[in-house]
Amino acid sequence: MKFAVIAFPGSNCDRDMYRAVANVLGADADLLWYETANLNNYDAILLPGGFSYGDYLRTGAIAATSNVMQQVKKHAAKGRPVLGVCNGFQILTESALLPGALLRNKNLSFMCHQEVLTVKNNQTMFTTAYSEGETIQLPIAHGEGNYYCDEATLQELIEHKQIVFTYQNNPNGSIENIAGIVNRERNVLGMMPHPERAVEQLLGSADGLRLFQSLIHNWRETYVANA
Ligand SMILES: NC(=O)CC[C@H](N)C(=O)O
Repeated sequence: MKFAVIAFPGSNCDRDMYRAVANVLGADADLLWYETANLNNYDAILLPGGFSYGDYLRTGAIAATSNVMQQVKKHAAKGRPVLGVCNGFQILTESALLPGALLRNKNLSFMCHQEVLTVKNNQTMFTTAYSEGETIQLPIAHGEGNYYCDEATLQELIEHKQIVFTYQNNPNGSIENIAGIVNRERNVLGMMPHPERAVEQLLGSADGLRLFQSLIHNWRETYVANA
């Protein structure tokens, strides 16, 4: 299974993401520059955090217009995994690969600390290594992580079990304490907390590791075991 980590101008978690996948998991991965990236030979696309285009206009809005996001949309349409973390999540909502939007945190401040999350849905390719209802700890680092969607969209998210992670102590004002959601097809996950910064105990938590392990395990089950 091969991972692509896409860096935009202003990304700053691309190396953390690459390191988590390549060095800690030992998976095959490349760090790609958005302008020259060709995603044809990759199985999973990882959109890392940061401040793409300086967060101008709206967070993620300018990156969402890039050519590489057209490739990401084609990849997603094939049912292949796409993970967006923090600014990656913002790019996914701006690209309409996920519903809703990320607004300024309710206290209008940038926040950077550990949060306790609940795993609400472990029946996705990203979360099978967790138990449903399990609490895990991951760091957040954002100024615009306040997830918002309209009431009809929220009912759809609930009905289709698209809410994957929630905050125990909602730090940013997100509706329904939402920290991460998947699309209806469950192959595109966006989340504000950073699993790539929680892949070994030295970093304060290793709870993020199982997200990447889930992905590799489920990929093998689908594409290798049955080949
Ligand atoms: N770490 C990040 O990805 C930061 C996300 C985003 N630019 C914000 O502050 O909301």
